[in-house]
Amino acid sequence: MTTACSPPPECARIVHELPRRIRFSCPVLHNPALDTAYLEAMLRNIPGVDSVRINLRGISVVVCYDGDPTVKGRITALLNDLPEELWQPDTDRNGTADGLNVAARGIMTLLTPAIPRQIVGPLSTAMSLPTLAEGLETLLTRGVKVEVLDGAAVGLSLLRRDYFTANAIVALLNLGQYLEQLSEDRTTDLLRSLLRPRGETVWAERDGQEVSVPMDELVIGDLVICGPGELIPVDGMVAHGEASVNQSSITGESVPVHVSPASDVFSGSVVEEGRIKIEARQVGAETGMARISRFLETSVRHKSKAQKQSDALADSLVPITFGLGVLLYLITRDISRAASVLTVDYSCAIKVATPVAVKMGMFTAAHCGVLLKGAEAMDALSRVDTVVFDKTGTLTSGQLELTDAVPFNGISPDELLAVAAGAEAHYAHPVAKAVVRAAEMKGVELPPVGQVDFVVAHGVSAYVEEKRVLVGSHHFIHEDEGIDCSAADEAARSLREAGNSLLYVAREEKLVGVIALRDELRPESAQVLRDLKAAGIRKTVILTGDHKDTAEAIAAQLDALDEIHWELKPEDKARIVGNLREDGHYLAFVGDGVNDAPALVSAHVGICMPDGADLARESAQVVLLKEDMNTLVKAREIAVRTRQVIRNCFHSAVGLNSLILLFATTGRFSPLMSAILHNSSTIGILAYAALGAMQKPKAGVHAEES
Ligand SMILES: Nc1ncnc2c1ncn2[C@@H]1O[C@H](COP(=O)(O)OP(=O)(O)OP(=O)(O)O)[C@@H](O)[C@H]1O
Ligand SMILES: [Zn+2]
Repeated sequence: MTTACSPPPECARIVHELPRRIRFSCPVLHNPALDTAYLEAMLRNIPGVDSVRINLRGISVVVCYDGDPTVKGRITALLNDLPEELWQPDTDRNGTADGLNVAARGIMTLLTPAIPRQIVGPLSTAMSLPTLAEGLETLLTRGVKVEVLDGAAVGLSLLRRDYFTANAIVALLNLGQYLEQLSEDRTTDLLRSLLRPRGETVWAERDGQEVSVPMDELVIGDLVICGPGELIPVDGMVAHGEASVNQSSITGESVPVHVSPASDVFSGSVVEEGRIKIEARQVGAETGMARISRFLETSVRHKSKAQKQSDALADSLVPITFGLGVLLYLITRDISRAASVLTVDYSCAIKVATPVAVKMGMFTAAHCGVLLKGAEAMDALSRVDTVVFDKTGTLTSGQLELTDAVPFNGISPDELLAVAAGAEAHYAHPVAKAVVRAAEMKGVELPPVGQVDFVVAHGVSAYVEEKRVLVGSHHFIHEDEGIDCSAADEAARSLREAGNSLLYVAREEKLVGVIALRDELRPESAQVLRDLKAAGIRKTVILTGDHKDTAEAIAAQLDALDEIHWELKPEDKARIVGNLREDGHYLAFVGDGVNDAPALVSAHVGICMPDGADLARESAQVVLLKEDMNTLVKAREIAVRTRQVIRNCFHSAVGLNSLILLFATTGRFSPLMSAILHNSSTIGILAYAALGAMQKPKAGVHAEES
């Protein structure tokens, strides 16, 4: 499958180059079997690459990167030796419903009355064959399903030499399929490109040392280390340790499972408690690709519960319609009346309209800056009545600024900063990044550091210049480590009341300083909470690992906030989410995957911030694509409206078809009339599904207030 469409050896040529930007000419882009969205994702995944644009018409690829020649080398190497997985094995899916085919059938139908009698019979029969064959095959393999009705209606029309009706039914069926496929293809492409993985590092043990390794440099057999609150980045087997693991993003089951050596674990699940070393079985692009396709499969293909129910109802109506047709024939011996009845079925509109509405809703949401992963996510988001936020990085910007560094026990402010930043270097927590950034801005040199231990939701301990240094929360330093922090109490209170988060720094078991960091609320946050309330959310909650005073300072600025819980560890956050679920709330959790992954996957709907950890982006059902909380309100609005559209489609399908069925049964509609009314109502419903769900929310989301 791949050798046939493999590219010629030299496929990319540099046509234009600036220090940080290269344009390649890539004739291979002409090949429709090449998955360009995935190629783009792979290019973006090369560390050092800033942006990638693939131009299919100009068959060129423009890559902006950091100017590093080794990066350029990797880009060129990738383009000149495209990996096998970029080639799609099968581009023309079942081919029954391409646009040309649909148009040809439409024209054929319209021309039917004008075609000479001798030709029209065989021609129509030939064109109906696929529908007849499918009907027969379905009847034999799966029983009385829609395809059987379609086949019978077409077959009876042919028997009655009513070729126009036969052709019309086939053409309309094709049009429906075509519209459905169109929406599916568009969404799948879109999701693929939005879900592309970005570079991320994980902790692995190599030669007995814990090192931070870029995801794409992991090799099979590497020991990957995962602690509480962390997402598991690979598929593999537990080699050491025990843990309780939340697999709800994969299995949907939110009760954590206990794993011990030799248990299998899957990427995208989360460690709730305990620490494990995992022997990687699938790594790099394999896992990335596998994860993307798993997502696409589970989220786009999988139907939501509501959808399955309406499908089942539609299916159960088929034998009834079929039986009615047969019965009618037996009683009246009127084959035309039987044919009229058989042309009507409930399931086309019901089954086709829902996925079309869902996909169009997803498409619209993506254009508003939100990725909704599939029908289930959409359905769940529309039902949410409680929204729980992790504080840092969601309602606040997460870009912490250092405001004060108060030294104690005779060290200088710069030394305090140097010690803290040294210990925090290489940690991805927003607190750590802020301290390191502040040190860099002040030009403070970072001292050498040995043996760093991160204590999730507490802080770090490290050896800085051979001395043991602790940086973290008051709880960590004072209560867990037993270091007296009362000297800082007074300063701490006033700093916290001003809304700062505090870090305590201790060296050799003595407090050496307090660092105050300020995280601003996003400008839109207060309004977003009000908008959510206006959009039917009953309860808004904030969970934070931060101190009570800081939490209260934040809460004071949010009038539409109902609850705030502070000083929480990742498993506490998951527990609160679990309790709210048990109390009957239907809830969304908004977080960034840093110390909140268990809660994120425990909620009915996990919503991830754009900068969230890659794995959080993958296990969340909803990903915000912009640093703007208003997108959350829009997504909710789209989800609610899509559900409404689906409900309307369902009701109109049932209502209209029942009416047609009534007229057909009583002999008032000819088969042609029934076919036209049934199929045009189906297409009408489909169009409504697509257009209704495609509407963007009102530009000003604040319009409904006041
Ligand atoms: N790398 C770190 N260095 C120092 N202190 C830390 C570090 N990580 C966590 N802490 C301390 O532990 C507390 C809780 O951390 P956690 O990550 O759970 O919450 P957070 O991210 O600050 O806030 P939120 O829960 O709102 O996102 C922090 O407020 C901080 O005091
Ligand atoms: Zn503790």
